[in-house]
Parts: sequence; C-alpha cells; structure tokens
Amino acid sequence: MAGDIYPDFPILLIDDEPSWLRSLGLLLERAGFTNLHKLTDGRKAQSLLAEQKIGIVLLDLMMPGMSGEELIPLIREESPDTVIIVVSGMNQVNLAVQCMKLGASDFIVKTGAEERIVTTVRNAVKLWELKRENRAIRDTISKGPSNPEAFSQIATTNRYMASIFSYIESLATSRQPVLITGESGTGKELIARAIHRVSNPPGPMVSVNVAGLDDTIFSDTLFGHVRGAFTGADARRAGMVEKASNGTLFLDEIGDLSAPSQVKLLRLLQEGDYYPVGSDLPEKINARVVCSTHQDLPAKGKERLFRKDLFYRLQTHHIHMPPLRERKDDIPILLETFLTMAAEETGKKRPVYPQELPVLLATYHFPGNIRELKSMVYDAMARHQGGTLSMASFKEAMQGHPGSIEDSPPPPADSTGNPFTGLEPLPNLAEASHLLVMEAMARAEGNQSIAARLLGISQPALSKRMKLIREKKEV
Ligand SMILES: Nc1ncnc2c1ncn2[C@@H]1O[C@H](COP(=O)(O)OP(=O)(O)OP(=O)(O)O)[C@@H](O)[C@H]1O
Repeated sequence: MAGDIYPDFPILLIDDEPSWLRSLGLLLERAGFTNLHKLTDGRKAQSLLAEQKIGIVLLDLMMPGMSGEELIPLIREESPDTVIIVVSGMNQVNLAVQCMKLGASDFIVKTGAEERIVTTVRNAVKLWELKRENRAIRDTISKGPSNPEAFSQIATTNRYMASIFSYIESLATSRQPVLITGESGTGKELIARAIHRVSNPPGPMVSVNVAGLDDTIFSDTLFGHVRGAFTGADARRAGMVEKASNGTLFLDEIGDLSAPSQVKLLRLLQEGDYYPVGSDLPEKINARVVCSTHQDLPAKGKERLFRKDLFYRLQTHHIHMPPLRERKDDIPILLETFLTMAAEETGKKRPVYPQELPVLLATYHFPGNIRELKSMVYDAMARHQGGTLSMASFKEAMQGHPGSIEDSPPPPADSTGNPFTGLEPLPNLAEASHLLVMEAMARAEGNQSIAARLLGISQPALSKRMKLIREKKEV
C-alpha cells in the first residue's frame, strides 16, 4: 500500500556518488523497500548506527574520508547483527574475499547488477526478520502467553496447547506466512483466528476455502479481475487478497490446491505480488497469509501432488494441532464449554452429566476430533429429558462411527500392524489376558462397565476375571 514503510527496520545506503545513491534508492523503493537512509559520507555511519538499529547496510568501497573496508569492522563492532552488503564499482576477487573476511555477507559489482541487488536485499531482509523472530519465539515461549483474551475461544488445559499459544504470540509481529496442519476438526480455523487476534492488525481476517476451486476460480476469487477480463466482467472486482488488506488472509484446505494455483500462491508468498485476472499490472499483497490443511503435505510432495518449494515457503512458521485422542486431558473442559454453549443457544437449562461420562469419552478415538465431540454434546443436549444428560446418546454415537472403540482398536505398535513386535518372549495367554484387563481398567479409570465395553465382554464377565486375577488364578 502506498505510504507503507518496509521493512520495519531501516536499510542504510552509503556511497559518495549522489547520483548512484539516488538511483539505488529508486531501485529499492520500486522493489518495495521504502525504509531507506542515505549517506554520502561513511564517517557519519557509526554515529547513526549508535543512535538506531539498522538492519542492512549497502556500502561502497572507494570513498573519500573513510573507505568501505575501514567502515566494515566499525559497523560490525557497533551493530553485530547488521547485514553488510558491499556494492562496488571494482570487480576484483581478492577485494571481495577481503570484504567477506572483514564481515560483509555479500559483494556485488555495480555494473548491470540491478536484479542481483534487489534479490540480495530481499534475502537479507528475510534473514533479518527470521533471526529477529527466532529471538522473539525463544523469549515468549519461556514467559508464556501474555494476551489470554486472544485465545478465549479455544478451551484447553493442555500443556502442549499452551506452548502453541506462546508460539503464536511470538509470531505476532511477523509478516511471514503460517502453516497450520492437523486432522479435521482439531481447531485449525480457531487457531488462525487467534493468530489474527494476537497480531491485532487494522484490517479484517478474510477466509477462503480453496478445496475444489479450479485455477480460474481460484485466481478470480483471490486476485479479482479487471473490467472486461472475460465475458460478463462488466466491472472491476476486488479479490480476497485485496479485501484482506492490512489484515489476515486465511486459506483453508491448502493441500487440495491445483498445480497452477500452487504456482500462483508461491509467487504471491515469494515476490509479494499477483495479477488480477485480465491485468498485466502486478498488485502488491498487504496481508498476512495463514494456510491450513488436514493433508500430509510432505507425503503429497513425494507423490508430486504438492510443490515442495511451496511447502518449504509455507512452513517457515508451522503449527501442528494434535488430535483430541492425544490431548484427552482437554475432554472435561471441552465438555463443559460445549454444554454451556448448547444451553445458551437452545435457551435450555444447562443439564449435569454423569460422573463417568468424561471417562467413557476418554476411551474413544474421536476420528472427527473436537468437532465430533461438539456434535455429540449438542445431540445429547437436544435429546435429554430431565436435568441429567444420558450416557446412551454418547454410547450410540461412539458405536455408530468408524473409529469407535469397537470398530477400530488403538493404532498398532508398529507399521506392520503387529502389536507383539519387540515382545520377547511372548506373554502366555493368561499373562496377555491379565495385561489386557489391567490396561482396560487403567484406561477406564477403574470403571468396570466402561472397561468391559473396551474388552468386548459383559461387566459381570469382567468382574469374574478381576476376581480370578486378585486370587492369582489363571484367567
Ligand atoms: N479448543 C476448542 N475449544 C472450543 N471449540 C473448539 C476447540 N477446537 C475446536 N473447536 C470447535 O470445533 C469445531 C471444529 O473446529 P475448526 O473448524 O477450527 O477445525 P478445523 O481443524 O479447522 O477443521 P477442518 O480441517 O475440517 O476445517 C468448531 O466448531 C470449533 O469452534
């Protein structure tokens, strides 16, 4: 957007030739780098660096007063993080080597090097931003989240989730994309909203589900079109990228993107620009991009269904949402949350639930994750009579879905599906039965009727086995 300052740290250009300094400034401004300081006298650089943080210095070598070679160690000393790029009129390898030894990170020869200068500055800006973010991530994770309001819609007591919140806070000022992965229903969209709220940008969050969009619709939806772009395009239409200006663009189901759309998204993330349909003039994106998918992108990459370069670009900041079965400690708080929500939405009085309900739920795999738990609670709420929720509607839901405790046992111990791999020697039948009973009782937190369901036997049969175990008889 016009008037924007980018990057948020200054780039210092030092050259004794005012005309070169001017054209270098224009070149960088055209490429979107507007936060520039210019000096024709290298001697003033040290005091400027002492006053404010300079991210990158582009430096000439041959200057009266103080040469670039003399200046490099002084910049290093004053501001060790500052990236130094030498842009010299002299094409000499030994000079380049000397500058690198002194602490410059790149050496560019002036003649015809416009593109190289822009690319080098772009890479240096990204590197600087990443270094700064890494520092922020370390600081924030050690302190814990400081803005709990941004996460108020996410019910959790889980420690791993708390570390995700801290990570999100540390990304608040970043402009880099964020990738959220995890099974369907784990709360990826809620996390995207939290990222937006933590950053608190002036613009909106705009969500687009890109699954099933062919490339034409994808381009039109995201980038908009100019008047006359195709038959029926009788007016200009702004795309979602423009609508998300100064805010967050959330692209859901990114794993389903078509191959040509992947190329366009990569360009959007890499170069920061895009073409509205029917236009030859690129527009600049001015929104944070957050993407999510339930798909395994590296696996899709191996099958050549998802571009690896896009995946690497996306995963600069990666949040993986654990499935509900890996954070069962969240079941009680989610149950409470959804009960309150359902009661408010239906205008009914909030019922209580049997004590063993969370235990029963903890034995289930939740293939549909939190969304499935939410719909179970809403369904039970709709069906209950009297002041107590019935366990029956939950049991029915658990039995009726693939992945219920009866249908799908816990994941096998290894990829061959053999749970006995590594067990040497094998337990005999009595020992195996004993172990199984004890494991079921532990998972059911001592509740015999739930443990019996897990084992596929009746409660009296389990009780008999337990008695035999206690009497140390063969079971
Ligand atoms: N921790 C949570 N607290 C409260 N509600 C939650 C939580 N996690 C998820 N939900 C709710 O569960 C439902 C599914 O969440 P969401 O849509 O964010 O999942 P998702 O991972 O984006 O799913 P999909 O991949 O299918 O798009 C939503 O109704 C959401 O509000």
